[in-house]
Amino acid sequence: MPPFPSQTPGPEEPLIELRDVSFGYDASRLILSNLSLKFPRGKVTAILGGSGCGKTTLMRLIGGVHAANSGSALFDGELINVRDKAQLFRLRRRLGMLFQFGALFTDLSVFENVAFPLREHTRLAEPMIRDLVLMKLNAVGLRGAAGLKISEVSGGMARRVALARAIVLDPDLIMYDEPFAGLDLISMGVTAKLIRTLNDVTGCTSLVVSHDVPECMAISDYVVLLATGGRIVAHGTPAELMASTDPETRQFVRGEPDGPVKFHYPAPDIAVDFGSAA
Ligand SMILES: Nc1ncnc2c1ncn2[C@@H]1O[C@H](COP(=O)(O)OP(=O)(O)OP(=O)(O)O)[C@@H](O)[C@H]1O
Repeated sequence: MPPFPSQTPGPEEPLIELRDVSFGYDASRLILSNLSLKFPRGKVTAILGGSGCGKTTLMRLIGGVHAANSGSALFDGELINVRDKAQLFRLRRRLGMLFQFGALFTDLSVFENVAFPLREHTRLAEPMIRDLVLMKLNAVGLRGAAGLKISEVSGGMARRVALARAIVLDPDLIMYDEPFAGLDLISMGVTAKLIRTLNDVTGCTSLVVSHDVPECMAISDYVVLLATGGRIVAHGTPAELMASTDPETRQFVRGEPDGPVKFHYPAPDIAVDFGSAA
């Protein structure tokens, strides 16, 4: 398989690169095995794959939460070293993260949730914080909701508040972990469109981990399809993946219940379990 991406976007270096990365939470089981990937700058890349194949783990390695057992992860050409706290602080300042369940402070207002990273990471004066927060809330269509408590907003709105918070420090990279989970179809469409728009308007790089194939296909420049062990099943543009004749890729992008990826967990013959074997 040619190195990812199949169509090199230009002469620039990728913002994120994984080189031959292997990782396991314990010594008995590798979650990612010899994975090499490049995430092109300024693009939206979706990482798709079944439950447990290591998508969130991959994001944790990029965020410097865990160190690879072997191989290396690079952020803007710089080796991520989880033991270098000063480096991590600096890199995380360039990283916006949208967690699966928003992780908002429910007792704080919409405004204060978005202002939080500014108060933590900068010494900006209050009028500047106000302007920045309102600008980001405006970008997600929620300037008018600044004064509401998180408990007063819908799930879809909460996701947009989390998005405004993720972009408030103008990150170079935004990582989205299941941004569409639990949303109704309209909120899902709104969120997907926002991910694409924010990427294009701010020029950042976006990484979207999701189970939602159609939404990801609609907004991504590139798609990486992962299987257990972090094996790359396929990668390329959404059009390339949709046109793939590879049975495993077809099964995944079309959501077919059976194919190379079996519905049944490996089991003895059914006749044996029900005592009717000859
Ligand atoms: N903190 C942890 N300690 C030990 N094992 C873990 C930990 N986090 C995840 N795992 C295991 O690592 C594997 C990969 O998990 P991960 O969450 O990265 O997968 P995923 O592809 O994001 O799954 P999903 O789509 O269900 O969120 C799973 O088998 C999971 O049980």
